[in-house]
Amino acid sequence: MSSLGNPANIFWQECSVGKSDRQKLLNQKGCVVWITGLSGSGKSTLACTLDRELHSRGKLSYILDGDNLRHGLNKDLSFKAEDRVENIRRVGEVAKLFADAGLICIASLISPYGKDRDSCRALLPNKNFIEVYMNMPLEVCEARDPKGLYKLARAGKIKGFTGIDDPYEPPLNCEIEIKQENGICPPPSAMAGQVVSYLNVQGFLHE
Ligand SMILES: Nc1ncnc2c1ncn2[C@@H]1O[C@H](COP(=O)(O)OS(=O)(=O)O)[C@@H](OP(=O)(O)O)[C@H]1O
Ligand SMILES: Nc1ncnc2c1ncn2[C@@H]1O[C@H](COP(=O)(O)OP(=O)(O)O)[C@@H](O)[C@H]1O
Repeated sequence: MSSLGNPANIFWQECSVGKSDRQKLLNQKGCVVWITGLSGSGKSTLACTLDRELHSRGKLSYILDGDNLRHGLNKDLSFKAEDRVENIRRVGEVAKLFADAGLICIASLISPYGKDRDSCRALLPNKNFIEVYMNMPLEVCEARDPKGLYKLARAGKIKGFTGIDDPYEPPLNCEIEIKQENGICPPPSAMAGQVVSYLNVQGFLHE
């Protein structure tokens, strides 16, 4: 017998305080800013700078960082393909809850497969999933290598490392692309500024 509950016996529980009430309270609109890219592409840097910028504007945001979640919620998951799929599925569901709470949820994960990112997008109302592609060349990420992981992957000491011997599928339909201009990466403040401008124009920074 399945250990899952019978869906016919599980009911949706409605409460009187809804998303729009929470958004009024916060004077913002809940959404998910999903940052995807190679290790070392600047995902966490953008997430933290954006979080700080939104905070300084009186907006409530919260970061879901792949590395950090793998210390808790996702500590049972490896980097093999099916575990990466499950990792993204769980974080997509959590991000949806944060957006429903009225927050600007900043998810920062490699999220290498387009199909999984699209599944997370499909969990949210239209336009409330903002995909940000850190389009940094592998050579740049590898030269940065702040954790020394590329070095280990090149030495064969880490198997299945994204960009080296594991795939990364670039987004085809992202809302925002962060890339080098004339071979120079924009500074963190400019990367965050690009996202803040988008959120502002799309009306997420007020109720
Ligand atoms: N094999 C392999 N491939 C890629 N990355 C690896 C691997 N092993 C460990 N790490 C470290 O794990 C961080 C990525 O975790 P994510 O949860 O974002 O990955 S994924 O979305 O499930 O692909 C990633 O963090 P970032 O550098 O911040 O991207 C790495 O530090
Ligand atoms: N815009 C940037 N310009 C220069 N260096 C950057 C920039 N963004 C990130 N870095 C540096 O690149 C390295 C990797 O950034 P990080 O945010 O940890 O990437 P990721 O989370 O994608 O692994 C860090 O040493 C960080 O200081």
